[in-house]
Amino acid sequence: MNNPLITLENIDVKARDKRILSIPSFELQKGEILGLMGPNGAGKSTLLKTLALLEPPQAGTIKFQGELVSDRSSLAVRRRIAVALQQSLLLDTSVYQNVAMGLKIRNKPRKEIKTQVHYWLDIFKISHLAKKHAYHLSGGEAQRVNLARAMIIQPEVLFLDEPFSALDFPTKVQLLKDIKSVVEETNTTTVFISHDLMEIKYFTNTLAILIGGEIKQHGPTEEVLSFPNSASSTFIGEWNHLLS
Ligand SMILES: Nc1ncnc2c1ncn2[C@@H]1O[C@H](COP(=O)(O)OP(=O)(O)OP(=O)(O)O)[C@@H](O)[C@H]1O
Repeated sequence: MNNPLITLENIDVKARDKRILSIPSFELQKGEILGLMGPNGAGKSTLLKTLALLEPPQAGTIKFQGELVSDRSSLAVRRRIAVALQQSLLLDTSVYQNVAMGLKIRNKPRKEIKTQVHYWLDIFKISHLAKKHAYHLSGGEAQRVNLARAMIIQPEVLFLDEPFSALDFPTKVQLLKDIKSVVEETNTTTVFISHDLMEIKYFTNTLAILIGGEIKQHGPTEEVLSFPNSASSTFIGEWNHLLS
């Protein structure tokens, strides 16, 4: 079903006159769990920042639920978006306060904040860490706090830029299982950058291959991995060869 949440048209991003992203047209559908893969420097983080309205492109238009995003509407739309990065940029305070922050700045009532914080701490299995200082957490714990902070605002779309890449394998697997069930149960549209084929296969239902700032292929994850087109096979083909 065609139900685009974010639409890009004729997007160009340049840095110091070098073109780093060129997207003639792209649609992120509501409910899509999109993986972004591609070589280092392909423009994945730049595409994520463009979709998340963190960096305006030099050219092109972005629509959110069919409405053109302007300078004026951008802040309101950004409030409906959550971003979690590899480095979990937590605030210099307790886990509780970190998770509460998104609702505080949205002026939610204190009682609602308390209920919601406890709910999301429980979902991400970190209730026992509520009073702990955020700077005294392990990498896996910090990433759970990061995800609870992101999900508490009930984002329309969740952006994840390699959130698990620094975690050990069992921690990563557990966290992937938890975030997958949260995202599926809440039907949250998600964009997920990863270099890990296992993570992509397990978590995403669609996959876009980005090479040299261009989307070379975008479709159901299994289809893209099994039948890469000639452009994306330069990247995917290596994986398939390795795993065959
Ligand atoms: N602010 C900037 N100034 C100059 N060049 C930039 C800037 N931001 C990104 N680039 C360049 O744009 C290209 C794309 O970068 P980007 O971080 O989006 O790639 P990526 O696919 O996410 O890479 P990686 O897999 O290594 O994280 C790279 O060549 C990078 O050096």
